[in-house]
Amino acid sequence: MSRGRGKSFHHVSPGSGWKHCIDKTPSNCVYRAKSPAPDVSANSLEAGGSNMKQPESLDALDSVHGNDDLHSLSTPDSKESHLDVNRIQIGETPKKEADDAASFKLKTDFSGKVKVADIQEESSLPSKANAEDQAVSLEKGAKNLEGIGGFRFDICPPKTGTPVMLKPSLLVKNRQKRNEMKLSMEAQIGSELRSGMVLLKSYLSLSDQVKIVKACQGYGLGPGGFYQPSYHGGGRLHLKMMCLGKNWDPETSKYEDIRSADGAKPPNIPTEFYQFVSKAIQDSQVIIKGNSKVRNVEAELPWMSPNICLVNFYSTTGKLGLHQDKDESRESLAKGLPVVSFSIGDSAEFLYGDHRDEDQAQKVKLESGDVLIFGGKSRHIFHGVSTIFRDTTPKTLQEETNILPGRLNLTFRQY
Ligand SMILES: O=C(O)CCC(=O)C(=O)O
Ligand SMILES: [Fe+2]
Repeated sequence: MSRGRGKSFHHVSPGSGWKHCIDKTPSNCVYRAKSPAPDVSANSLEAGGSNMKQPESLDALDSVHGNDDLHSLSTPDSKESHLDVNRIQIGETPKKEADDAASFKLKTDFSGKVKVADIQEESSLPSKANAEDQAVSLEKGAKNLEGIGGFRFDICPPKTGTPVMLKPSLLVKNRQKRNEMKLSMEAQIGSELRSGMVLLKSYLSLSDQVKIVKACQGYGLGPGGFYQPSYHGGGRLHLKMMCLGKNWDPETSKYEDIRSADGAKPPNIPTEFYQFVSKAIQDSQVIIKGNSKVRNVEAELPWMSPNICLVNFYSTTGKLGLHQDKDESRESLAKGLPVVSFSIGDSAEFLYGDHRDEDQAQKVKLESGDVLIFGGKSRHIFHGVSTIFRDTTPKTLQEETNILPGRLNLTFRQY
């Protein structure tokens, strides 16, 4: 089976004329949360950003956060508590999950990382421009250090140089932050785009986005980290990739426990990521149930417990051709177990439809913090990313992580 992500990526070009645009929020199902998602993950992934040790850290994670932890999140009890349609509120976390989150420590140490400076020149440009330059030099670096051995890709390079641009005043910065907070509180809206496909706008809080970025930075620099993937036949994907849980090999379109290219074991999916995913599925099920007269919400959007996460980083010129995600197990596909996708950083134009045809595809803008879920009847949709919109990363996220221009995307699946 082939995911076929390479087959059409040349066809997907920014600006090509789509016939059906749904850039606006669809009105067939709109749901507003009563309150923003609480920050359930304090002291956990954050700790990963500041206190990492490799490689013990990843080993420690393996032993501490094995499957048992994960199963505990999908027990009927915890699942039931989320499925209570009377409690229509996005963002509540069962006590057990909150306890799990509190006990979780990502013991990884960034200090051992290979510095991007190894493959780039120092620059005294402002940090933003610096990051743009770096994205280019990393592309060049990829040519020299191509493949897996020796290639390191830092999505949040250290800030270098003295900014020459005037920094915004504290007043302006605070206003920006307030607006972002207001936006993320107001914009928590869930929409059912089609049967089995739900878009949760601004679902991940900015602080959770920061934690996810920092965790991905750490994993990305460690064993099994980001690399430049190619398809069978040599075409390169227009993005950097790494996998958590299991490795997906674009050359064979198969999953493997060890990345065959370099023998690296993909890092485990951190417990907090599971919590975000399970909450997103539960909230989506509530939306579906509340919106239509669906009796069996499980049939429309089944539950799943992910053991795979593909992490993509798109530069501002990155894209991904229309494809289906169909390399998961036959059982998983037959049941329509959903793919859960997190978008962080610059916004993207996401295409989807029933055919591998961009002219017929619908499009939706995915912004930082959005979560998109497609399962059930939508599990086999063709989908892809046509455009990354520059300079759309939330300011606070950029300031707190120094994430490169571009977009981080995590897709969770159950094999
Ligand atoms: O970046 C996205 O939004 C989609 C990624 C995707 O489709 C994939 O990794 O299979
Ligand atoms: Fe996909």
